[in-house]
Amino acid sequence: MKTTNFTKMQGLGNDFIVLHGHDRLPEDAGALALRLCDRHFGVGADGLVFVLPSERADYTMRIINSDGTEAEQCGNAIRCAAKYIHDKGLVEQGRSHLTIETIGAGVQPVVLTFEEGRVTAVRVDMGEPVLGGLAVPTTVDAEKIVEYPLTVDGRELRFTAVSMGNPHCVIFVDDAPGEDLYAWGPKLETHELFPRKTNVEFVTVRSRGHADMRVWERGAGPTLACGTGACATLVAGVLNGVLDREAAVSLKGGDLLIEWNEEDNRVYMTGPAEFVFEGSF
Ligand SMILES: N[C@@H](CCC[C@H](N)C(=O)O)C(=O)O
Repeated sequence: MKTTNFTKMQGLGNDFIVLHGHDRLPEDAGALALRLCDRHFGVGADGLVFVLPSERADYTMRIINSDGTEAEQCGNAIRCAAKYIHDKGLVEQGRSHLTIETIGAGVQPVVLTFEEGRVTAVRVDMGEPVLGGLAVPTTVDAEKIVEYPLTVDGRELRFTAVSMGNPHCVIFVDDAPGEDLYAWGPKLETHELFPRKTNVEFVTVRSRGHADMRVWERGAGPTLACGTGACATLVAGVLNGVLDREAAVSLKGGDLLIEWNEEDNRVYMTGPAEFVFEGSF
Protein backbone atom coordinates (compact mmCIF):
# COMPACT_ATOMS: atom_id res chain seq x y z
CA MET A 1 0.00 0.00 0.00
CA LYS A 2 1.34 3.51 -0.86
CA THR A 3 2.26 5.74 2.11
CA THR A 4 2.05 9.53 1.83
CA ASN A 5 3.78 11.87 4.30
CA PHE A 6 2.07 15.03 5.41
CA THR A 7 2.83 18.03 7.62
CA LYS A 8 0.17 19.63 9.81
CA MET A 9 0.54 23.43 9.98
CA GLN A 10 -1.43 26.38 11.29
CA GLY A 11 -1.61 30.14 10.89
CA LEU A 12 -3.45 31.73 13.83
CA GLY A 13 -5.29 28.45 14.36
CA ASN A 14 -6.48 28.20 10.74
CA ASP A 15 -5.08 24.69 10.22
CA PHE A 16 -3.92 22.81 7.16
CA ILE A 17 -2.57 19.45 6.05
CA VAL A 18 0.34 20.23 3.73
CA LEU A 19 1.37 17.79 0.98
CA HIS A 20 4.47 18.14 -1.19
CA GLY A 21 5.83 15.84 -3.88
CA HIS A 22 3.05 15.81 -6.49
CA ASP A 23 3.89 17.30 -9.90
CA ARG A 24 0.34 18.61 -10.29
CA LEU A 25 -2.94 18.75 -8.35
CA PRO A 26 -4.17 15.15 -8.11
CA GLU A 27 -7.56 14.41 -9.65
CA ASP A 28 -8.85 13.04 -6.36
CA ALA A 29 -7.74 16.16 -4.38
CA GLY A 30 -11.33 16.97 -3.37
CA ALA A 31 -12.05 13.44 -2.12
CA LEU A 32 -8.71 13.40 -0.29
CA ALA A 33 -9.49 16.72 1.43
CA LEU A 34 -12.89 15.43 2.55
CA ARG A 35 -11.28 12.32 4.04
CA LEU A 36 -8.16 13.89 5.62
CA CYS A 37 -9.72 17.12 6.92
CA ASP A 38 -12.46 15.26 8.80
CA ARG A 39 -11.84 15.97 12.52
CA HIS A 40 -13.28 12.64 13.69
CA PHE A 41 -12.35 10.11 11.02
CA GLY A 42 -9.30 11.85 9.50
CA VAL A 43 -6.32 14.01 10.51
CA GLY A 44 -8.50 17.10 10.96
CA ALA A 45 -7.95 20.49 9.31
CA ASP A 46 -9.70 23.46 7.71
CA GLY A 47 -8.04 22.69 4.38
CA LEU A 48 -5.67 20.54 2.37
CA VAL A 49 -2.72 22.44 0.88
CA PHE A 50 -0.57 21.28 -2.02
CA VAL A 51 2.92 22.73 -2.54
CA LEU A 52 3.50 22.16 -6.27
CA PRO A 53 6.03 23.16 -8.93
CA SER A 54 5.51 26.44 -10.79
CA GLU A 55 6.81 27.72 -14.11
CA ARG A 56 6.39 31.37 -13.06
CA ALA A 57 7.26 31.38 -9.35
CA ASP A 58 9.34 29.41 -6.84
CA TYR A 59 6.33 27.20 -6.08
CA THR A 60 2.56 26.98 -6.56
CA MET A 61 0.13 26.69 -3.65
CA ARG A 62 -3.31 25.11 -4.19
CA ILE A 63 -5.86 24.94 -1.37
CA ILE A 64 -8.83 22.58 -1.08
CA ASN A 65 -11.43 23.45 1.57
CA SER A 66 -12.47 20.79 4.09
CA ASP A 67 -15.70 20.22 2.10
CA GLY A 68 -13.64 19.17 -0.94
CA THR A 69 -14.10 22.36 -2.99
CA GLU A 70 -11.08 24.27 -4.28
CA ALA A 71 -10.56 27.89 -3.17
CA GLU A 72 -8.77 30.37 -5.40
CA GLN A 73 -6.71 31.81 -2.58
CA CYS A 74 -5.93 31.49 1.15
CA GLY A 75 -3.95 34.01 3.19
CA ASN A 76 -3.10 31.80 6.16
CA ALA A 77 -2.20 28.85 3.91
CA ILE A 78 0.19 30.90 1.78
CA ARG A 79 2.12 31.91 4.94
CA CYS A 80 2.26 28.23 5.98
CA ALA A 81 3.38 27.24 2.46
CA ALA A 82 6.15 29.89 2.60
CA LYS A 83 7.44 28.54 5.92
CA TYR A 84 7.22 24.98 4.60
CA ILE A 85 9.18 25.87 1.43
CA HIS A 86 11.97 27.53 3.41
CA ASP A 87 12.21 25.41 6.56
CA LYS A 88 11.97 22.10 4.67
CA GLY A 89 14.91 23.19 2.51
CA LEU A 90 13.05 23.55 -0.83
CA VAL A 91 14.98 26.82 -1.36
CA GLU A 92 18.38 27.90 -0.07
CA GLN A 93 18.43 28.53 3.69
CA GLY A 94 18.18 32.15 4.82
CA ARG A 95 16.64 33.37 1.55
CA SER A 96 14.12 35.98 2.64
CA HIS A 97 12.24 36.73 -0.62
CA LEU A 98 10.16 34.05 -2.37
CA THR A 99 7.35 33.97 -4.92
CA ILE A 100 4.34 31.67 -4.66
CA GLU A 101 1.72 31.27 -7.40
CA THR A 102 -1.99 30.90 -6.60
CA ILE A 103 -4.90 30.59 -9.02
CA GLY A 104 -6.71 33.57 -7.44
CA ALA A 105 -3.90 36.14 -7.18
CA GLY A 106 -1.21 35.00 -9.63
CA VAL A 107 2.44 35.26 -8.56
CA GLN A 108 2.60 36.57 -4.99
CA PRO A 109 5.86 37.93 -3.53
CA VAL A 110 6.43 36.94 0.11
CA VAL A 111 9.03 38.17 2.61
CA LEU A 112 10.20 35.91 5.43
CA THR A 113 11.25 36.86 8.98
CA PHE A 114 13.61 34.46 10.76
CA GLU A 115 14.52 33.52 14.30
CA GLU A 116 17.42 31.10 14.73
CA GLY A 117 17.22 30.21 11.04
CA ARG A 118 13.52 29.30 11.11
CA VAL A 119 10.63 31.30 9.67
CA THR A 120 8.46 32.94 12.34
CA ALA A 121 6.48 35.50 10.34
CA VAL A 122 5.60 36.07 6.71
CA ARG A 123 4.60 39.25 4.86
CA VAL A 124 2.57 38.47 1.74
CA ASP A 125 1.69 40.72 -1.18
CA MET A 126 -1.97 39.72 -1.49
CA GLY A 127 -2.51 41.67 -4.72
CA GLU A 128 -5.09 44.28 -5.65
CA PRO A 129 -8.56 43.98 -4.12
CA VAL A 130 -11.56 44.06 -6.44
CA LEU A 131 -14.74 45.71 -5.24
CA GLY A 132 -17.54 43.23 -5.92
CA GLY A 133 -15.57 41.17 -8.42
CA LEU A 134 -16.34 37.47 -8.33
CA ALA A 135 -18.10 37.97 -5.00
CA VAL A 136 -21.31 39.18 -6.65
CA PRO A 137 -23.22 38.64 -9.92
CA THR A 138 -22.36 40.83 -12.89
CA THR A 139 -25.89 42.29 -12.70
CA VAL A 140 -24.93 44.13 -9.49
CA ASP A 141 -23.17 47.47 -10.09
CA ALA A 142 -19.72 47.24 -8.45
CA GLU A 143 -19.92 50.89 -7.40
CA LYS A 144 -22.98 50.10 -5.28
CA ILE A 145 -21.52 47.12 -3.49
CA VAL A 146 -20.36 49.17 -0.48
CA GLU A 147 -22.92 48.71 2.31
CA TYR A 148 -25.31 46.89 -0.02
CA PRO A 149 -28.63 46.06 1.69
CA LEU A 150 -29.56 42.42 2.26
CA THR A 151 -32.39 40.92 4.29
CA VAL A 152 -31.93 37.38 5.61
CA ASP A 153 -34.65 35.74 7.74
CA GLY A 154 -36.05 39.16 8.62
CA ARG A 155 -32.65 40.54 9.72
CA GLU A 156 -31.62 43.64 7.80
CA LEU A 157 -27.91 43.68 7.04
CA ARG A 158 -25.57 45.76 4.93
CA PHE A 159 -22.50 44.19 3.36
CA THR A 160 -19.46 45.24 1.35
CA ALA A 161 -18.36 42.67 -1.23
CA VAL A 162 -14.61 42.44 -1.81
CA SER A 163 -12.73 39.89 -3.88
CA MET A 164 -9.17 39.09 -2.76
CA GLY A 165 -8.94 36.42 -5.45
CA ASN A 166 -11.72 34.70 -3.48
CA PRO A 167 -15.11 36.19 -2.51
CA HIS A 168 -15.85 37.99 0.78
CA CYS A 169 -18.98 39.56 2.23
CA VAL A 170 -17.95 41.98 5.01
CA ILE A 171 -20.65 43.04 7.49
CA PHE A 172 -20.04 45.72 10.13
CA VAL A 173 -21.89 44.93 13.37
CA ASP A 174 -21.89 46.14 17.00
CA ASP A 175 -20.53 42.90 18.50
CA ALA A 176 -18.68 40.63 16.06
CA PRO A 177 -17.46 38.16 18.77
CA GLY A 178 -21.08 37.78 19.91
CA GLU A 179 -22.43 36.87 16.45
CA ASP A 180 -24.02 33.42 16.10
CA LEU A 181 -21.94 32.18 13.16
CA TYR A 182 -23.78 28.86 12.94
CA ALA A 183 -27.10 30.67 12.56
CA TRP A 184 -26.08 33.30 10.00
CA GLY A 185 -22.96 31.90 8.32
CA PRO A 186 -24.56 29.15 6.21
CA LYS A 187 -27.48 31.38 5.16
CA LEU A 188 -25.12 34.11 3.93
CA GLU A 189 -22.54 31.73 2.43
CA THR A 190 -25.18 30.18 0.19
CA HIS A 191 -27.37 33.25 -0.40
CA GLU A 192 -28.54 33.53 -4.02
CA LEU A 193 -26.83 36.93 -4.33
CA PHE A 194 -23.41 35.22 -4.29
CA PRO A 195 -22.92 33.15 -7.46
CA ARG A 196 -19.79 31.36 -6.21
CA LYS A 197 -20.95 31.33 -2.58
CA THR A 198 -18.99 33.58 -0.23
CA ASN A 199 -16.82 33.83 2.87
CA VAL A 200 -18.63 35.85 5.54
CA GLU A 201 -16.89 38.31 7.90
CA PHE A 202 -18.60 39.99 10.85
CA VAL A 203 -16.53 43.01 11.89
CA THR A 204 -16.57 45.45 14.80
CA VAL A 205 -14.33 48.48 14.46
CA ARG A 206 -12.59 49.32 17.78
CA SER A 207 -10.54 52.28 16.46
CA ARG A 208 -9.28 53.50 13.09
CA GLY A 209 -6.30 51.15 13.51
CA HIS A 210 -8.01 48.08 14.97
CA ALA A 211 -10.98 45.84 14.17
CA ASP A 212 -12.32 42.58 15.61
CA MET A 213 -13.41 40.04 13.02
CA ARG A 214 -15.19 36.68 13.15
CA VAL A 215 -15.46 34.51 10.08
CA TRP A 216 -17.64 31.84 8.55
CA GLU A 217 -15.62 30.41 5.69
CA ARG A 218 -17.02 29.16 2.42
CA GLY A 219 -16.41 25.42 2.32
CA ALA A 220 -15.01 25.20 5.86
CA GLY A 221 -17.46 26.85 8.31
CA PRO A 222 -16.28 28.81 11.36
CA THR A 223 -12.47 28.98 11.48
CA LEU A 224 -10.19 30.69 14.00
CA ALA A 225 -8.76 33.03 11.36
CA CYS A 226 -8.98 33.97 7.70
CA GLY A 227 -6.15 35.92 6.06
CA THR A 228 -8.01 36.93 2.91
CA GLY A 229 -10.99 37.81 5.14
CA ALA A 230 -8.79 40.14 7.20
CA CYS A 231 -7.58 41.80 3.96
CA ALA A 232 -11.16 42.18 2.70
CA THR A 233 -12.11 43.63 6.11
CA LEU A 234 -9.41 46.31 5.91
CA VAL A 235 -10.44 47.24 2.36
CA ALA A 236 -14.13 47.38 3.32
CA GLY A 237 -13.25 49.45 6.40
CA VAL A 238 -11.31 51.98 4.29
CA LEU A 239 -14.11 52.17 1.69
CA ASN A 240 -16.61 52.79 4.49
CA GLY A 241 -14.36 55.46 6.03
CA VAL A 242 -13.98 53.67 9.39
CA LEU A 243 -10.45 52.17 9.19
CA ASP A 244 -7.07 53.61 8.23
CA ARG A 245 -5.10 51.99 5.41
CA GLU A 246 -2.98 50.12 7.96
CA ALA A 247 -4.70 48.30 10.82
CA ALA A 248 -4.55 45.25 13.07
CA VAL A 249 -7.36 42.77 12.53
CA SER A 250 -8.00 40.61 15.61
CA LEU A 251 -9.32 37.14 14.91
CA LYS A 252 -10.23 34.38 17.33
CA GLY A 253 -6.77 32.82 16.76
CA GLY A 254 -4.74 36.06 17.01
CA ASP A 255 -3.86 39.23 15.12
CA LEU A 256 -2.90 40.02 11.54
CA LEU A 257 -1.38 43.30 10.40
CA ILE A 258 -2.96 44.45 7.14
CA GLU A 259 -1.95 47.35 4.91
CA TRP A 260 -3.72 48.60 1.77
CA ASN A 261 -0.98 50.61 0.07
CA GLU A 262 -2.21 53.82 -1.52
CA GLU A 263 0.56 53.97 -4.13
CA ASP A 264 0.42 50.49 -5.65
CA ASN A 265 -3.18 49.64 -4.60
CA ARG A 266 -1.95 46.29 -3.24
CA VAL A 267 -2.86 44.70 0.08
CA TYR A 268 -0.05 43.40 2.34
CA MET A 269 -0.67 40.87 5.11
CA THR A 270 1.81 40.03 7.89
CA GLY A 271 1.37 37.18 10.36
CA PRO A 272 2.81 33.96 11.81
CA ALA A 273 2.95 30.37 10.52
CA GLU A 274 3.81 27.26 12.52
CA PHE A 275 4.40 23.53 12.21
CA VAL A 276 2.16 21.33 14.37
CA PHE A 277 3.20 17.73 13.62
CA GLU A 278 4.24 15.31 10.88
CA GLY A 279 2.46 12.10 9.92
CA SER A 280 1.68 9.66 7.16
CA PHE A 281 -1.41 7.92 5.82
N1 LIG B 1 -8.68 30.56 5.46
C1 LIG B 1 -8.45 31.25 4.28
C2 LIG B 1 -9.38 31.20 3.14
C3 LIG B 1 -9.59 29.76 2.67
C4 LIG B 1 -10.47 29.67 1.44
C5 LIG B 1 -11.88 30.05 1.70
N2 LIG B 1 -12.57 29.13 2.57
C6 LIG B 1 -12.62 30.14 0.36
O1 LIG B 1 -13.32 29.19 -0.03
O2 LIG B 1 -12.48 31.17 -0.31
C7 LIG B 1 -7.58 32.46 4.42
O3 LIG B 1 -6.79 32.49 5.38
O4 LIG B 1 -7.60 33.35 3.57
